[in-house]
Amino acid sequence: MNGIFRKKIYQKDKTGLPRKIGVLDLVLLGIGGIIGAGIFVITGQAAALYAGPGIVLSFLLGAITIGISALVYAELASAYPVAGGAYSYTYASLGEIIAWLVGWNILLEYGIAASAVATGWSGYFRRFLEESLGIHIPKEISGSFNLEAGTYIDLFAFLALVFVFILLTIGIKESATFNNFIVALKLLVLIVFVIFGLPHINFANFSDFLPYGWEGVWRAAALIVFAYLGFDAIATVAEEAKNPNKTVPLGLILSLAISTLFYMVVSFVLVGMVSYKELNVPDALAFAMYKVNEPIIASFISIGAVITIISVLLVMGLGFTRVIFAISRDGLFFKQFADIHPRFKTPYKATILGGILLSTLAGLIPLKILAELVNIGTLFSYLIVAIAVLYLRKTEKDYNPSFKVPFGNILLYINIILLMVVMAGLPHETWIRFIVWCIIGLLIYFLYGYKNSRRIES
Ligand SMILES: NC(=[NH2+])NCCC[C@H](N)C(=O)O
Repeated sequence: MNGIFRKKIYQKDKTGLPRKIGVLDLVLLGIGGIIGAGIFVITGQAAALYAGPGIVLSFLLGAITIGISALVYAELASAYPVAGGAYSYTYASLGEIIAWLVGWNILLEYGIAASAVATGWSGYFRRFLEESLGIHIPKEISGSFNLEAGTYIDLFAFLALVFVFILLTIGIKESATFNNFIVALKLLVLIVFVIFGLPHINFANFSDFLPYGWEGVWRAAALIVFAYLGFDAIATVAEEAKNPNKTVPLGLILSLAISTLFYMVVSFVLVGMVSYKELNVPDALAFAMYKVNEPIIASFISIGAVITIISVLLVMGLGFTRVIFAISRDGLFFKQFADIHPRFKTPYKATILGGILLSTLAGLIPLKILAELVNIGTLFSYLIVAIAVLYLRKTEKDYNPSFKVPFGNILLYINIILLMVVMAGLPHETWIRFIVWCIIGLLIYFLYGYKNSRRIES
């Protein structure tokens, strides 16, 4: 039975994927996965319902919790620059069964995040088509499968994912280039928001700074933590990065740092422009601009948000395929899914599988069910990865990463405690689904992975 804790020893320079992406691509892929529905959709609601203007402090708290996780990822990425991210780090440290559980949960998380964001995106897109262009979308194709409501498929959510996965099949460089454009637009949207919002800040809006007290700040932090997740996906593409020992850690840290800066400033401007009481709307940034009589800027922000959320789909989809690839290469899942396309040089079978699964999921399942499942898988992997670093530092003599979490003896423990507190605040149903998913995963592991693992040979 102790085979379940067998470890993988990584050989350097053995890779089937071409190294095509550089540090700028990585930073922008990170930002592409981080900045999305969180800042555009959740910020306003979290301010209105939980934190008030103190939302700025919630963002700070989220930044501390998740910021340490980014450092942890950077340390492990510098030690193990291989595909698969947290899954692979765990395989090298805590052993196969834990690695499988981490990989299994990350798959669900990336899959659900991509599908949920696609459904949310589709809602915005339909509204845009109807309100701005007057194009009416038939009801049958405008919602998840629900006979009573008369909807069969959310066609735009489905198509958005099909598009993203075609791009991912064609090539990593092509995907990164597309993402670079989207992220540039995304940052422009936020900069425009700040520039046009600043003059409208009314300091009276800050007078009641913590209307719901510190507890509200904390509850809002648990909610907006979602906005920070996503940088971990770039750890999964390490085998396609040039000089990964250096570029991947840099990409992880810079993408989160830049996003954090934007979040702090944007949330400050937002609650300065309008009273938090009015912000319980799904498009708070555009709404605030309407409120201060800047309708053109408001439209620009709405359209920008719609376009730029696509990058979250792309990066989550990318992470999904690379985790399947790594797991299959290790023999824990069907080996065919590690095949690389002769011309495109992408793990195309894993990508096609991901495309079929996620577009169907997004087309047929309602957003609410999807969104409730999210966060826990990623937070779980952040937690395990922090434990893995502590373990490696204590037990492995040869463990010598080129980057180390500074003040690790304090920060790692703070990270673990904060993550557990945030996880404890997640809804009950999320926990039940998490446990059910883990049990299904363990069954698959014992019925398939345990017997087929390539580690058996070593
Ligand atoms: N692993 C995840 N849960 N990723 C979801 C990322 C969501 C992204 N931060 C956003 O605000 O849209």
